[in-house]
Amino acid sequence: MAVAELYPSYTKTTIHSSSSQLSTRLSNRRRLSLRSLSRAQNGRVFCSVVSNQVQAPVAVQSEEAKKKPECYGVFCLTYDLKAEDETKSWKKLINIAVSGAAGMISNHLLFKLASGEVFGPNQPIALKLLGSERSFQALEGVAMELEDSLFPLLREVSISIDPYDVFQDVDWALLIGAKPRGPGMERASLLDLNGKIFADQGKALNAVASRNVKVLVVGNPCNTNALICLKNAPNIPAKNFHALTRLDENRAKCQLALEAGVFYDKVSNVTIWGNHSTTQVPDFLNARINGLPVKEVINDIKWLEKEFTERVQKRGGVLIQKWGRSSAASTAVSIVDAIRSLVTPTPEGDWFSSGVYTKGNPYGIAEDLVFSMPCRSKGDGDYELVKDVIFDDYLLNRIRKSEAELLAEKKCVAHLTGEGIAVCDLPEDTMLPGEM
Ligand SMILES: NC(=O)C1=CN([C@@H]2O[C@H](COP(=O)(O)OP(=O)(O)OC[C@H]3O[C@@H](n4cnc5c(N)ncnc54)[C@H](OP(=O)(O)O)[C@@H]3O)[C@@H](O)[C@H]2O)C=CC1
Ligand SMILES: O=C([O-])CC(=O)C(=O)O
Repeated sequence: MAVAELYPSYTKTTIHSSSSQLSTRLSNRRRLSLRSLSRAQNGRVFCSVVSNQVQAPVAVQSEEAKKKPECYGVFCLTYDLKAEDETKSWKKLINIAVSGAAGMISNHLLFKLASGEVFGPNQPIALKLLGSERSFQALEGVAMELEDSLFPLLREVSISIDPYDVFQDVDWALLIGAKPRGPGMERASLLDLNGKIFADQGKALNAVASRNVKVLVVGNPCNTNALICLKNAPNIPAKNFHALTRLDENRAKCQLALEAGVFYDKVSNVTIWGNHSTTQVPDFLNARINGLPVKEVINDIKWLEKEFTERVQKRGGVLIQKWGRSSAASTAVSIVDAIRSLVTPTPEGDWFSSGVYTKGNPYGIAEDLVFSMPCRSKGDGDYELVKDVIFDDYLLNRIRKSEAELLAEKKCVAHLTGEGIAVCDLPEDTMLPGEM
């Protein structure tokens, strides 16, 4: 329920509080009254006395109201900026949807988004948080923490359990909400449970999101979930969908740096090929350390093919064993990296990995999959695939294995992609407790 519904005489004319829109549109009297509200929480306005002595009822939130995204607390208020001049260089507000917003990864990510670390210090943002019945209260808690953080660039926060409301006009959709695996599980065993979430969310994005929305799927198994999502959103370019493999790239860089005895900023051109699973291929053939091919710096080929490769492939599973739950902080950091790679130009000669749609790829990888490949961006949100990469038999064989796994996963979800009856026969490796 909106503030205006509780106070019909106080029309809330704007909650878009970015730059010039901040000019106060409420009369002084109205503003004073709104400021006196002790708290407006997702439509539940806890209010006893306002300045003009109106006794407000405490609204009871209906189930229907819960579904509607509502501005949250302080983000419902209109207020003057102290130094409005400083905001003249601000860009147009962008809308960012985050699903699983009450989960572990989001708990790290949301504060990075709000701080300006992701989209830059001139980019005001609106956060649209998607949860479910079971997480609704937790979402309110998250929104309260965002309020208390006083981020200047965070102009709006709304929470809802309805993707059609949350995705309305969004420029970015960060799809994190999905069950994580526990110890001893493979990510592919989440296909059944999580796949449907991404079919539903694809439909919602298709219906209401910005036509140029960029979608980053994090929930596992993220490649096939991204495929499901894009298949259910035919009006959004398939190129706009990404599956997060940046965490794997970061893990690979760290291991190469460790072995070479250099700091990890000296490692570049690392591609993760394929699936975000134990079949993923961390590419040491094209990677560089201090600008030199990795093999010239680390000449232990056995280590590269076996220890390095497996360490990266199984890093997520080992972490679950140690911590009891899947990586959250480093995943949030890698989401930041993944987005920043699309909104800032890629450094000359380098590239980054992302799980993207394979149609028209120059590497001969089967079309119609979401496969991690090397990308470059001009910083406009779009990307192109890198052409000047080399292959040897080892790399090609490994890529084929990951491709086979993704083709099998795709068959398992045919009922969710509109491609008929699902037949699920995953390659043996995928079903083994490969990360134990
Ligand atoms: N691609 C990558 O590199 C990585 C991907 N991941 C994946 O990201 C996803 C989220 O991880 P994380 O934030 O740690 O998980 P959490 O369990 O902390 O949060 C996940 C959120 O997903 C929602 N959800 C939807 N369906 C279910 C379900 N059936 N069971 C439980 N939760 C569900 C819940 O929110 P609500 O109730 O609001 O729907 C929950 O808050 C997982 O799938 C995980 O495997 C994790 C690390 C790396
Ligand atoms: O391993 C998991 O299930 C979580 C994840 O995707 C990762 O840490 O890479």
